[in-house]
Amino acid sequence: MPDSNDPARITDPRLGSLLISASDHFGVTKHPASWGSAALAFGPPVAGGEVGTLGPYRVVKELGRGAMGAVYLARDTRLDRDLALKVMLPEFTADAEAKERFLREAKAAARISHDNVVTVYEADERDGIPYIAMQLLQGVSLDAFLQNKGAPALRSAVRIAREAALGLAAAHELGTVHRDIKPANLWLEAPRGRVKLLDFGLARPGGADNELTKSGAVLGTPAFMSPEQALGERVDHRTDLFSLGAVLYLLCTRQLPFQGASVGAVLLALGTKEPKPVRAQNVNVPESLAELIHQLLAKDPERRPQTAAAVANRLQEILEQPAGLAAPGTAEGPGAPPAPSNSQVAGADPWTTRTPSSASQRGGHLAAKPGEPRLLRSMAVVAITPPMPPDEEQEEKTTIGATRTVISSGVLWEGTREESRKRAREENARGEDEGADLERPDRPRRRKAKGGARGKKARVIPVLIGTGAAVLVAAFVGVALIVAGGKPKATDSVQQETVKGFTAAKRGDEVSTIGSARKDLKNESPTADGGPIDLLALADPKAHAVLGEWKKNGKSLVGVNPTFPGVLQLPYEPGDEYDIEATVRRVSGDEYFGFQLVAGGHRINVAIDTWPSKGYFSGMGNIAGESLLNNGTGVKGRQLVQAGTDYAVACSVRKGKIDVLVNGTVITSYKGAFTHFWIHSDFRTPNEKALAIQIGYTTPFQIDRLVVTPVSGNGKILK
Ligand SMILES: Nc1ncnc2c1ncn2[C@@H]1O[C@H](COP(=O)(O)OP(=O)(O)OP(=O)(O)O)[C@@H](O)[C@H]1O
Repeated sequence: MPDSNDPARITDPRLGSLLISASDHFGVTKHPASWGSAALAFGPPVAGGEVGTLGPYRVVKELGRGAMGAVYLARDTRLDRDLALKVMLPEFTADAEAKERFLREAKAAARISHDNVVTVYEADERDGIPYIAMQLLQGVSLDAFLQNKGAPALRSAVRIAREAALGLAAAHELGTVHRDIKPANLWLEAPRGRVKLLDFGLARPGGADNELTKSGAVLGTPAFMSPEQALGERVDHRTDLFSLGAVLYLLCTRQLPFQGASVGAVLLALGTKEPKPVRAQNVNVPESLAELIHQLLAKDPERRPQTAAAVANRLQEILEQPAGLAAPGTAEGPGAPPAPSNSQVAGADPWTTRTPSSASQRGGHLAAKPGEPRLLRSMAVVAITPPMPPDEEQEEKTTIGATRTVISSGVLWEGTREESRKRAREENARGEDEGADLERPDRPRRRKAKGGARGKKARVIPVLIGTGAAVLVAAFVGVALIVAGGKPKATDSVQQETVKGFTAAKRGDEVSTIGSARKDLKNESPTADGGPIDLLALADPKAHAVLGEWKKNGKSLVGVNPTFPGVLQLPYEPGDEYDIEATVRRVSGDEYFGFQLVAGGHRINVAIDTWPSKGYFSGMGNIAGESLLNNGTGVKGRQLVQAGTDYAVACSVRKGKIDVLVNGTVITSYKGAFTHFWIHSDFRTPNEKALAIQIGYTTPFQIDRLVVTPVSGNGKILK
């Protein structure tokens, strides 16, 4: 029988056995003592005091360590610029799957170009060391800020969350899910504290598209993890929204939403309990904000706000509310709802609470109760100087007493309260330093490795999360179709036609086709190399699936348990000009839908996507390396692709022109050279000239019809 008080193995009958680094319990990674024993095989250093070299990089000094990697200050000798070099620790490089994932996800992150996401320059492997070269950031992580300065003002908290949501929106748009949103991965960039998201799923050993490793372990940070992630289920972008909700909850209440004296207890709370009302803990939080936080923390992803962009918009509205965010320490304006009568902090501003043990009194997760595991008992008391909000809004500065219980960052400290206080004093001194650095970027930033003082006493506790019954099923749909072909010309231009009253074809109706929708196409000289080709008849899931799970249902092609990305390469290479007609039906969900036509060899990419938050139903994908979904060339208007409904999607590819139609209406016309289209590397197929169907998201879908009609050129059926 496992000892439930033994933090090395916590078994909870409702969650099954758990395997998580308990040091990551609250978002702070520590290292097992054995780490570092396997030395990184860098080349010899260029100058004294440097660590070594890796290809063109001079590895100058270590900046910090995470679960799987060490981050170094490095100099790219080719471009003469400093950067942050994250290298995979030797302990993990033997695991080919972990290595591939490290690089694959880094490459996915590299595609994201957004103000609120750290820029990844390069991800590769040299001398057996997988590495990621990225923008060198000045500032501090939110985690470090919380430890050293305490929680920021409410306005700053909302601003931080909004910027994080904007960064997530950019990532999600490219199909990248972060999976580990927590204060340690929200960087506050000097001098103004602009948020930069770090670590886009970069450190996930094992596992493919869900959180399970080969051994069945779940990885993540329990205090900020979504229930579906904790259960090892497939996750989608909404897992990040849950985690963002947990961060926001923490910033607004100084409490973690799901608490427990052990990892198992936290996970149990995550699966079974609702977080305490935000406003019961901080009456200054406006109702609109509290409501949003609770929605983000909904256990069912369907009940959360559905997109990061929608979250960012709501946070923006909250920032703009005239009396929305009362300054900490001030009474709320007239009309503010009364504080719940059971609020233990009604009338008091928790940000200015001066009682060191106030969190404990409120039953916060840092409350030290007799009998709690020692590891978690004494991690609370930190002396703090007045914090400097990581924001330009100086009037929002919070005044905090000289001593306060820190309940935010979840640092796991072991030791007596006296030891904790001593540590707190050290942290405090350090915090003053870092806060100053945030203000003065010119000043060299002092960094500390996570394996340093803070990590010294921490232990890594293996806990197993079983693969037990799922309580939630995400339903996030997408379908994409990739088609190869096309010829370059000189100039590019995109025309858009606004589709009013776009409606789905009813089941059983004859769906519109290019022929019926476009008279001019009817008159084209038809097939230079044959009549319509039924691609579904040619499709063989066993032989043609590249990624994801596919099967035939009668004549139809079905994406079952689709993963992101899911790709099936069809045995057909189109010629120069052709028409494609498809009937597609999503099986569940009602938000996202994607249907992509891409010419691999010629890099043509035509996408039909609905992104409800952006309110467009777009016809074109990526041009000039930029997603047209972002630059307004798509068709406007909220268009949902409903489950159980047939949609007729068609595309005509002619020399210098592509038309995309849905249910007979032209969505986008593209005229140009096709030279700037590109395909996400995730979706590439072994034969880039062949047609391929791509699943953009993770919802079951069905394709009932897929026909190509060659018009000119040498299309060929592949064996
Ligand atoms: N781009 C960067 N610029 C400057 N410092 C960085 C950068 N990326 C990471 N660091 C520093 O390196 C430390 C380790 O980062 P890393 O991403 O490996 O771990 P983590 O995010 O703290 O933990 P984990 O990856 O286990 O979640 C960070 O805490 C931070 O101090």
